[in-house]
Order: sequence, then C-alpha cells, then structure tokens
Amino acid sequence: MIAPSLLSADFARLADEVQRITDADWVHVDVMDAHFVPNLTLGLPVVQAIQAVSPVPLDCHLMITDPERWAPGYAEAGARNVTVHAEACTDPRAVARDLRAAGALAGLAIKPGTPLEAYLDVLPDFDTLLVMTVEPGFGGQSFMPQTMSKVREARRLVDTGHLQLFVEVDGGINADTIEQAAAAGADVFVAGSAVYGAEDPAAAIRGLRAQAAAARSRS
Ligand SMILES: O=C(CO)[C@H](O)[C@H](O)COP(=O)(O)O
Repeated sequence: MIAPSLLSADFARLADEVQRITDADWVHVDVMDAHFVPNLTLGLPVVQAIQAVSPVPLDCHLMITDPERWAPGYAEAGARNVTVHAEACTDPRAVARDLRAAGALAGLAIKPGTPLEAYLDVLPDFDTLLVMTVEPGFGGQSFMPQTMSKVREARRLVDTGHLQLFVEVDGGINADTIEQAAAAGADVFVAGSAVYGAEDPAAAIRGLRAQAAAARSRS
C-alpha cells in the first residue's frame, strides 16, 4: 500500500491535495505537537476537515505526547488507522484497546533508535507497526537503511504467525529506496516528497507501487 504524506502537500489547499492522490491506498497525516518532535503541524479539527473531503482512508501518525488522551479522538473522527509512538505511551495496550473500540486500526510507531524487542509483548494488540526510517519531525530527510533489520524481523514474525499486523515504513521512501524496504518486508510505504514533489503525483504512486510489488516478489 502507498500512503502519500500530506506533510509535503500545500497546507493552504489540503482539500485539493487529497484529490490529487485518489490512487493511493491511505493518506498519511502527520500530527506533530512541537513537544514530542521539534515541529508543529495540525490537530484534530484539521483532520476532521480532511476526513470530510478525502476519498482515501486516513492514516494518522501522532507524533505527540500523552497519546492516551488524544489518540481516540482521531479514531472517532473516522481515521482508518491511528498510530501512536511507543516512546510516548505509558500504557500502549490501553491505547490500542481504545483505538479499536472507536473503530480504527491501532498502530504503534518506533523511532530509528528504538528496538523492536522492547515492544514485542504489546504488538499482538496492534494492527500496524510503523518503523520510522528517519527521525520523526520533518519531511525530505534521507532514508536510514539500518532500520531495515527491524522491518525484516517484523516480517519474519508476521510470516511465522507470531504477529498479525501491517509493517509500515515512513521517511525518505522514494524510487531509490522503496525496493530496499519492500525486500525487507514492508507492506505500507509512506512517501511525502516523492509523491507531492512529483510533477504527476498519481504516476508517482503507481510507479512506487509497481517497484515495491516487483521487489517483494523477487525477495
Ligand atoms: O513522519 C514524517 C516525518 O516525521 C513524514 O511522514 C515523512 O518524513 C514523509 O516525508 P518524506 O517522504 O519526504 O521523507
């Protein structure tokens, strides 16, 4: 699945920007609070407005502190998937339970320096594992190949039946890096600049999806 990140879209024209990516599987919405990450983007009222006009399901990535308090609101707004950061949670299982009860898939994100092993016990309660392939906070950064060991391990756990979730990657995903992430076993690819920076976003989405599918079938 390809999930273009609105972080690279024109924030003054969000309704038009979601219409440019109707070929996408999810639209990725980065919520940043200038506290968990050193950047500030948008919050629930804007997500509600996007939800009302988006033909594509929303994938909300909450880079915020106190996700226990705020995350369920994004699920109640109708987002398909809501991801919280493991590093920000005091009780990840409780967040997952609340997200699912509100009708969303529950996602857990880990930063590049966070080991997967630290969260293996809670992952059965989640539907999505987001492996950050850059430090969260800004678009346009370089993909960190050292994060692929976590994607490979998550893929192995899914393929052997120990976990049942989507493996998502986010940060620096483009035509030069997507095959590496697909070969490692990712299912969902967030791409900001590679889609919204392209002359034809729809063609960019199709190209990335074809590259990922080919790399996955070769691996
Ligand atoms: O979560 C993010 C940053 O924290 C963004 O989704 C991500 O960086 C996408 O942008 P790009 O594809 O340009 O790297």
